[in-house]
Amino acid sequence: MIRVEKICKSFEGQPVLRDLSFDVPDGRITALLGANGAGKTSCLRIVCGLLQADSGRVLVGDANPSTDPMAVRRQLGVVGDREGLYERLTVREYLSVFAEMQGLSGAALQEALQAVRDELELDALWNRRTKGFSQGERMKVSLARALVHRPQHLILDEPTRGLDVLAVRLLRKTLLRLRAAGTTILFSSHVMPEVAELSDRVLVMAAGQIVGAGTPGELAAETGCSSLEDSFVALAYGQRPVAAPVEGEPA
Ligand SMILES: Nc1ncnc2c1ncn2[C@@H]1O[C@H](COP(=O)(O)OP(=O)(O)OP(=O)(O)O)[C@@H](O)[C@H]1O
Repeated sequence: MIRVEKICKSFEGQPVLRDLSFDVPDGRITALLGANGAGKTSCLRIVCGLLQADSGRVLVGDANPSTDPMAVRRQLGVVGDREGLYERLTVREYLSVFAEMQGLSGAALQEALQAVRDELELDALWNRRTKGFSQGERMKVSLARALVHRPQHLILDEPTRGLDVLAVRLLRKTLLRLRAAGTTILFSSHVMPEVAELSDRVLVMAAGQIVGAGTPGELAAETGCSSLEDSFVALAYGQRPVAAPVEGEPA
């Protein structure tokens, strides 16, 4: 489980996260939605230990990223929005480096590499240097890196951005398989149909706070909307649905 408790964060005196609190349960896929600039990436970077909160507390399992970042890293995989692949390394070399950093060696390391190679269909890329990789290829390698040590928790920041249909399908299949294995998954996205299809639970952020939380169906019931997109707009922008005018009746 991931727990975010009363996180505050400001940049240059401007509050971005304001007493932000939520839980992400195990074995579920949770989506974090919000308008551009709502604070999703800042929140995810704090959970990963890449950014310090001004106040509040985060727990990833039983580890706190600000006091025990190494313990968090062992049980967390991250697919971020600013992916830096080491362009001189082949995919195999790159993933080996990360697996070794996670303490894997010998037969266990080879097994871990083979598992992500198969799972993410990396055969054709395996011995290529990552320089010049397409967006979809980079995502696959990033996801393989995030999963190579089989973390309990997985965080993805807009993972489908720029991906083609097959890459999205592969990602979806992988996330569903991880969920079935009990992994705790938190991802941010702007793609409503994808969120509606994949997520067990949706968190809607606006101005650095959670303004809605529940299943897509619960959010629809709460807002009186018929789609997740409309529920999101109602919650994030305060725009409630209006009844469509009936033909022949004055608007
Ligand atoms: N390092 C930084 N320095 C200054 N301001 C920052 C920094 N990081 C984020 N911000 C600001 O914090 C706010 C929230 O940014 P953040 O990237 O967390 O939003 P987001 O919800 O992920 O947005 P998007 O959907 O556009 O990716 C924005 O106004 C952004 O400009």
